Formats: sequence, C-alpha cells, structure tokens
Amino acid sequence: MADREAKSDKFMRKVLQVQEAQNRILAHIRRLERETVPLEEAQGRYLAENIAAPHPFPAFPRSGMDGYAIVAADTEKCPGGGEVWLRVVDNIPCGSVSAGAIIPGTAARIMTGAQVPEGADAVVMLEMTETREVDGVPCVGIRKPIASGANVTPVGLEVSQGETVLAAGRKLAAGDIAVLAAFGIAEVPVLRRPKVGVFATGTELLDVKEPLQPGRIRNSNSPMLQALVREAGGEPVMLGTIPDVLDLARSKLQTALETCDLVITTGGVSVGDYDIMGDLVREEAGDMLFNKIAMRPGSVTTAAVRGGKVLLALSGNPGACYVGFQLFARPAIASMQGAAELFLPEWTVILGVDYPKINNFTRFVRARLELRDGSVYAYPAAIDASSVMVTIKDSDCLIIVPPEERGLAAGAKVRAIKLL
Ligand SMILES: Nc1nc2c(c(=O)[nH]1)N[C@H]1C(S)=C(S)[C@@H](COP(=O)(O)OP(=O)(O)OC[C@H]3O[C@@H](n4cnc5c(N)ncnc54)[C@H](O)[C@@H]3O)O[C@H]1N2
Ligand code: MOO
Ligand SMILES: [Mg+2]
Repeated sequence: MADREAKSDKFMRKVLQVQEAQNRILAHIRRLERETVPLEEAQGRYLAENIAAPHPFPAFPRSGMDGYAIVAADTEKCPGGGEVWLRVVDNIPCGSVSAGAIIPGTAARIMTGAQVPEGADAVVMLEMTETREVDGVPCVGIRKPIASGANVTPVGLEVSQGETVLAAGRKLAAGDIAVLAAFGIAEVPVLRRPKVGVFATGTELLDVKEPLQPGRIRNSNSPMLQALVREAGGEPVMLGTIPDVLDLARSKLQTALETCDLVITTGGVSVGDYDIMGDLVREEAGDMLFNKIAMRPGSVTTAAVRGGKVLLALSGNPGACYVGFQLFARPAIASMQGAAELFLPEWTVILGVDYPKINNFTRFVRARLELRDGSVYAYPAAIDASSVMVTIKDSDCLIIVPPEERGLAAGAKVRAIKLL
C-alpha cells in the first residue's frame, strides 16, 4: 500500500529550474488592452506607447533670473571699470511676451521664467545692476561684462521636438507625471490593470475578523496576496476562502477563470490527503505547466493553463506563498501590463553573517539590507523557514543561495533580489 502510494502521480513530480518555470508561465501571458486614464490617475501605471515631445522644452528662450535682458556685446567695455548704461524699453513679467526687440543700447526688465525678447542674448541679474533716470527715461547701469547666453535657457535645452521623452512599458512615477503634464497629455495611454482573482484553500482557515479557535489559524495569505497584487499594479479580486473540498475548489476556480485575467490560489499543493489544488491541477494533466521547482521555499508551487488563462497555485506556507508570488506572479502581472522590466532587480551584496544551511535546491532567503562603509550587506532573518510568517515584514531582499555542498561564510558576495 505504502509502495503504491509513493508511486502515485502526486509524488512523481518533474523538477524545473526557477527560470524555466518563469518562462513557461510568461509564454501563456498576453498583454491586456490599452486604455486611457486621466493624468492624476496615471501614477504606477505602465505606458502603452512611446511619448514623443509635441514641442521643444522649454518652448521659448527663458530667463533664469529676475534682471534685465540685454545684448551681451554692449557690456564688452565694462572690464576697465567702465560702467555701461542702457535704456530700459520694456518690463516683461512671467507669462508676457515683449512686443518689440532689444537693440544695442537698450534693455528690458524681465522676471524669472519670462520669455527673453528678440535681440537679447543674455540676462543680467538685478543685484548686478543700478538704475537711474536720464531725461525721464529709465536706464540700467552694468559694471561687469556679461557673456552671451548668460541666464538664458535656450529653446529645447531639456527636450527637442519629436524626441521620445517616455518609452512604452515605463512605470509612471512622479517625474514622468511632470513630463506628461508639461507636454499637455491629460489623458495617458496605459495598459489595463489585470484582474487577479485570489482565493485561499484550507479547512483550518478563519477570517481576519473571527476569534481564534483550537487548531485553526486566521487566513493571512489572502490579505498578503491582495497587497502584493496591488504592489505589482494588478487589481485584486478577492474570492474568499474555501475548505479543502475538491468540488468546491473546482467551481471556485471556474468562477475565478471566468471573471479574472489571472488566478492565484494559496494552499493545498503538496502531497497531503487534503492538498486539493494539486489534485485539481492533475485532473487535466495536459494543461499543467509545472508542479515542482528546484527552489526553497515554494518547491511545490504549481501552475496550469485553463481556457487560455494562467492559474498559479501557491503553497499555503506563508514564506513559500510570498516567495512564489515574487518569482512567478509579479512578472506575469507586469507582463500583462506591457512592463519593460518584468523582474525585480538583482543586486550583488555582501553576506553579513555566516549562512550555514545547505540545500540541494536554490534557496531564496529573506534578509534585511544594511548600508555600511559604502557597501551593501544582507542579514538573513533569524527564522526563515517556509512556514514562518512574521519575518516576511522585516525583509527587503531575498538572498539567492545556490545549491551548494558547503554553507556560505560572512563576507561572501551573494546575489539578492531587491524587494520593493
Ligand atoms: N510529506 C510531505 N509533506 C510536505 C511536503 C513534502 O514534500 N512532503 N512539502 C512541505 C512543503 S516544502 C511545503 S511548502 C508545504 C506545502 O503545503 P501546501 O501548499 O499543501 O499548503 P497547506 O498544506 O494548505 O498548508 C501548509 C501550511 O500553511 C498554512 N496555511 C495554509 N493556507 C494559509 C493561509 N491562507 N494563511 C496562512 N497560513 C496558511 C497551513 O495552515 C499549514 O500550516 O507542505 C509541506 N509538507
Ligand atoms: O515548498 Mo516548501 O516551502 O519548499 O518549504
Ligand atoms: Mg499541504
């Protein structure tokens, strides 16, 4: 009996490397449709197309100081201590354009941000000038030579007309929002946020609001996944919790696949008697992408395709659920939104303490980054087992510990996935 059990499908799993598992998922991910959103809602969204500058920026020669717009050549004779006096023919506040041009011997009083009038090629700041009236005409005196171009920002200094200023696939942050605003793009083309269905399986699971009961725990993975989906730019669709009953899981999954772009579940993917998500995926073995990965935690992470949509069945163990999301769900959600960068950044860091644990699978160790003497050190969490929940919050990276025969010593250079 025991022998027969050990040979059943659920034990005979083909192990994939992490990258191969990621590729299998991404091969089934399609980009979502385009939509436009008002600029004030564009933060965190992924740009659907390149944005070419409709005009140069700045669009006019701009004064960088409060002062006088002048013809710089007029001040050439200043070095000998000689003061030059120019007739002030205009006063240009910000937002106004001078009607006339500046000719040699004249100047226009001008404020920071105003358009420099034609003929002028420099602005001298107020502090470097003095004023007087000659025959009722206001004049400005300058004692030092002023270089041509001084305090004038030329047209297109920041961006030329037609230049691609934001590339498709970019995640829009504050600086991008400023660019879009400056170029008058009030409706921003982005890709739709994927609807990500999330449900948890586990007869032991209580809702957050329920009092604790013997042998049971509150469902912490669903709210964690909800937060992670949001962080990745997806729209979580929370589908609740079901007990470990195969029929319930089958119908819940059906609903999820009909209403969502991607489905993430947590729990029930190992080899236990009630690990129904594993059973559910094996029912239609043809559409299973994988159910074993050479990684810890999360070796039993499972994925399948149903009706063209991806189901990612994460482990119930909180640590494995978290790592599984970061490695497999995050890139999928990013890819649906056309993100230029699908994966979290990887850094080379210095291991702060010995890490003696050895493993035949690659381990993703929760750790805390610390900047010391200009170098980045990573300190593994004191307890980082797959079943441990509480140290997830203390981690800002996952150290990638390759399968080794010996542990790693403090001071070793290691790769780490930087968490956001
Ligand atoms: N005989 C074997 N047993 C186990 C193996 C194995 O290879 N052979 N693998 C172990 C590993 S590794 C992991 S990881 C877990 C995977 O478990 P499942 O994905 O099947 O998850 P469950 O059995 O449903 O739960 C495991 C654990 O996590 C708790 N849990 C479940 N859901 C939630 C939730 N929503 N919020 C918080 N905590 C949750 C659950 O109560 C269990 O304690 O299997 C090992 N066993
Ligand atoms: O799948 Mo488990 O988390 O490898 O430890
Ligand atoms: Mg289990």
